Amino acid sequence: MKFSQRLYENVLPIWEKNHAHPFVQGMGDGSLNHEKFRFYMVQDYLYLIEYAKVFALGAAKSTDLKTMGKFASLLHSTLEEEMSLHRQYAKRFGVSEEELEAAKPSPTTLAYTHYMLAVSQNGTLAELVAALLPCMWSYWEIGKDLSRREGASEHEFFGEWISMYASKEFGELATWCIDLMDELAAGKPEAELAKLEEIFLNTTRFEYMFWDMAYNEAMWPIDE
Ligand SMILES: Cc1ncc(C[n+]2csc(CCO)c2C)c(N)n1
Repeated sequence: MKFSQRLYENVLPIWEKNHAHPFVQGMGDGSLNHEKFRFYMVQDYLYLIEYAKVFALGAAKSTDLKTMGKFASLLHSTLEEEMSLHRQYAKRFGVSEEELEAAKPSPTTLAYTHYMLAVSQNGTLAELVAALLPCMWSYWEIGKDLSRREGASEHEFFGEWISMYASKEFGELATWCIDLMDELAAGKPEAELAKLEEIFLNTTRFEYMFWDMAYNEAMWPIDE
């Protein structure tokens, strides 16, 4: 069995919860409250800035030029393409550039990004990939699932989001990352595989928490 299959089976119950989450369901049927989506976009914008740093660390930790080049191009496309979709969405949802630039991370955004960056800075390339893979893989699964719904990809607000993550290009990116995980895990002893599995499980849990945080618009429980 491929290592990625083992990872997949281990987190399937959480991924099923992602798909059933009212935030994700609301994007699929178009009923999602716009304030909640606005909150998500702003937090996701902050998330992507930190995520891009994981790609930069991936480039630094790569041992061959092809992998290094791929991480470098992902760093670029996250900053230019994915974040540009967020900037456009922000504008449509009435978030000014000033508001976007001044936004502060929620506790969940902070915990998730700091965990990913700590693993990426302190760990091996395999550990870094285990930390970033749930982000790509779970979004691809959600994108594909929602795009099968009648009219969801054409929806005036959520259609572009769904189309981007269900796209062939995005699928190729997720597949590249899954294959890289399998290559890096090949021949590793069980103790190391168990560690990779735990990292993958943790960022999978954070992905679920991110949907929940957005749905509840959860900032710090104290104002000061
Ligand atoms: C919380 C959260 N998790 C995953 C993604 C998806 N995502 C972020 S970076 C990246 C790689 C390609 O740029 C992908 C797929 C997101 N946007 N927000």
